[in-house]
Amino acid sequence: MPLETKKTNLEMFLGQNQIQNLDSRYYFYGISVAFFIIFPMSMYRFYTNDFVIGMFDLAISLLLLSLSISIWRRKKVQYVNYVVFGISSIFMLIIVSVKGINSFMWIFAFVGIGYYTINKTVALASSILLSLASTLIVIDQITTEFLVSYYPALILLNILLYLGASKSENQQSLLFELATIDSLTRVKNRLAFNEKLDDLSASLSRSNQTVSIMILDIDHFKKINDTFGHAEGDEVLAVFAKLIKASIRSSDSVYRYGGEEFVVLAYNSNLDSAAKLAESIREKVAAFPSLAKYDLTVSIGVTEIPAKDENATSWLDRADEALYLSKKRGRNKVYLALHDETSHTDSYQEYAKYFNLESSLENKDEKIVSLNSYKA
Ligand SMILES: Nc1nc2c(ncn2[C@@H]2O[C@H](COP(=O)(O)OP(=O)(O)OP(=O)(O)O)[C@@H](O)[C@H]2O)c(=O)[nH]1
Repeated sequence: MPLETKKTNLEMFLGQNQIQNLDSRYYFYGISVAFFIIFPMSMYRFYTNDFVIGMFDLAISLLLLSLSISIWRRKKVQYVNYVVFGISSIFMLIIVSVKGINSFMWIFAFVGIGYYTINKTVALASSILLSLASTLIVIDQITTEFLVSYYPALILLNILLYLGASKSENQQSLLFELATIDSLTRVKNRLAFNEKLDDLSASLSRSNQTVSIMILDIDHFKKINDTFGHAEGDEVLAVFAKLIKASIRSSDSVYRYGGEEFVVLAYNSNLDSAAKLAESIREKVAAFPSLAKYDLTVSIGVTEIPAKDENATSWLDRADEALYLSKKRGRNKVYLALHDETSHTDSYQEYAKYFNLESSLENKDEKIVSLNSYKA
């Protein structure tokens, strides 16, 4: 069956990359609003001959403008939040040193911005440092009355914001887990796989890493449902997923792509080692004691990525073609889709020799080879 990489609306909304896009939209709006507040303020300062603060306001507003343009163009917020927070804090200290103790109330706003934009622990540390530095700057103006009202309020604000940030972090990771883990098999789901493919498309073009991808499809699964019932079919899927997870390295990943179809991404693995892994999984499934009752077997299509000028959809198409052949030629087989840049493989004939497959190559020009068609 052809693999579908198009995302659903839910996937579009909840994926990690999409969350980043969503974040970037919030930052774009937030920073743009800050620009439209601070820029008129700088004009007002010039109008009232407050040139020092006016220049700072102008510099900050221009910086905010360039940041919002950069976010709008790149759709990424990496480090922008830290840059904005760092600059705001310096700005805050300058205001305190020029305007004195009357500008202290701004610290509460900056503390709030910190918890909203950066890591909560860094925000807490920054809040303490900002308060101490501001206190030292205006130490000669500070009264005991000011201290006993200011510090308790600041401590209370930090506690509340820290607890709020922890709660929101937990909710976010729970939401992300719910969106990316398959509830039946507890392996990652198709959304997580699509996200990973997006990341791989971006990173593999810049690195020499070789990743292999295998698609595993349980054979005649409909029969298991029909014979033993859907609930037992569910259990078989869960055991199958566990078995695959136990068979791969901890750095590799398994995803439930749909119904009885799974995908494994084997990192730093060329086609040769992925082929061995796929074959060992195929053998284990066929011989696994708790699956013996179901006569369970699996067909697997394997390919190595990347190949030049290829997008992620063609990686899947290639592995899917190999899976299709393994189904067509009798199931319970591993088929490998080679491509012209397959590593450690000078020729398909040599590849076949490596796996003792001379007899399996029916057509020497064929780019999909069977790893175990001798068992047909
Ligand atoms: N129990 C259970 N069955 C599922 C689940 N998802 C999909 N299926 C079943 O998996 C079966 C897949 O059937 P087919 O696509 O015809 O494939 P198959 O019977 O495995 O045959 P081949 O793939 O051609 O070997 C269908 O009967 C689906 O109802 C699930 O979550 N639980």
